Amino acid sequence: MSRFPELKNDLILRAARGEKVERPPIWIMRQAGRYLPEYHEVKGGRDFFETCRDAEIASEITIQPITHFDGLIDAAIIFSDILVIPQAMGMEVKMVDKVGPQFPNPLRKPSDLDHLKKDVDVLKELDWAFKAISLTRKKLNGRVPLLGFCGAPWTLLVYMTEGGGTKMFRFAKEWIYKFTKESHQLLQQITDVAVEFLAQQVVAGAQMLQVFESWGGELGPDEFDEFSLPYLRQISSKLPLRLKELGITENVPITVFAKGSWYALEQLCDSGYDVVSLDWLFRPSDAVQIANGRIALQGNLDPGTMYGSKETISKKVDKMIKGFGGGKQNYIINFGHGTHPFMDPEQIRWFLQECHRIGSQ
Ligand SMILES: Cc1c2[nH]c(c1CCC(=O)O)Cc1[nH]c(c(CCC(=O)O)c1C)Cc1[nH]c(c(CCC(=O)O)c1C)Cc1[nH]c(c(C)c1CCC(=O)O)C2
Repeated sequence: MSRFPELKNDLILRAARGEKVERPPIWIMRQAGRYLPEYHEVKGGRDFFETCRDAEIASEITIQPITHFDGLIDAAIIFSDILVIPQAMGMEVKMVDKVGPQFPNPLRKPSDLDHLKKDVDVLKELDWAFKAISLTRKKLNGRVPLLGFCGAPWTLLVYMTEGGGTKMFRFAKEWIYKFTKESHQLLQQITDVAVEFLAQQVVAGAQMLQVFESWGGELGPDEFDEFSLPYLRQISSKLPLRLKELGITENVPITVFAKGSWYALEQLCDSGYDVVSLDWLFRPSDAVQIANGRIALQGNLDPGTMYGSKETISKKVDKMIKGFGGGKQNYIINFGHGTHPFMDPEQIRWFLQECHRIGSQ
């Protein structure tokens, strides 16, 4: 007997396992957040990370899009951030309004690695995240599965060395090209925390997982092979072993999203993930051909389509679903990246309705 309510909609789990489904499941990256007026109401003037750390508030925000678009979204994703791993490793991270994340003391030279915690006690450092997941899973009452997630090692190295968002990647590139050995050391430390964090999210109630390699496209193919892929592979191979140790026997699907790394699709299809999430630079039919049924694909509408007319959205949804082979197998609908704060929720509702209509045909 599970300690959680019975799941009423398992469409995304079936699609991730490669089963034939009645229509493609849908969720949207950053489906919770600033484009929803109710997000601002609940968040008020609170600090972003304070919001994540409050289980009641985080669970409410996580469920907001599920309620707002009642019955149209097939998964909830826990309201948190990829930067909680650097925090657990001992780094300070602030979320500055209209600027984004800022690290007051980024890692700028190899000796800065000494400031990181060595054996991170993930259960203790991120206990609030596990509480938020358990509470959200209960409050969801089985409406849809709850997704957990983490940042991929290379993407977190970028934030930890740059100290925030960047266009040049000056420091992150200095690390990999000049401090190569120490970069691998850092990537390994992050990987170890990521595996434990994902495993404990499952123990807490997460039913599917996603790893965000949002800065994948900043690496060329050779560097992706050296600084991203080996760590993504470690995560997918070590996670099931750790889950087994923790007494979890069911198979928990896991997705990898390597934004911009179009050249790596072939390898990503063979890297131990159940689902590969695509940005909008892919022609769906090309991706289907490369994947060749090995994994399920997720994506890949340009989020900017939401600024177009309803007719344009319908046309683009139709083309996308047909490009992915009709969507009745090996496909999960999503955007190619996250929502923007200025998007009109009514446009998103239209998008979701059209996905249901066209996906059911
Ligand atoms: C790179 C990355 C981050 N965070 C995340 C990624 C990977 C996905 C991607 O590529 O976009 C992942 C993330 N961040 C957030 C979620 C929650 C769940 C959801 O998607 O609905 C998830 C899955 C909430 C958030 N994370 C953040 C917000 C906005 C903060 C606010 O409300 O003040 C939200 C809702 C802040 C954040 N967090 C991050 C940045 C760069 C920023 C600032 C930029 C921005 O404002 O969009 C790092």
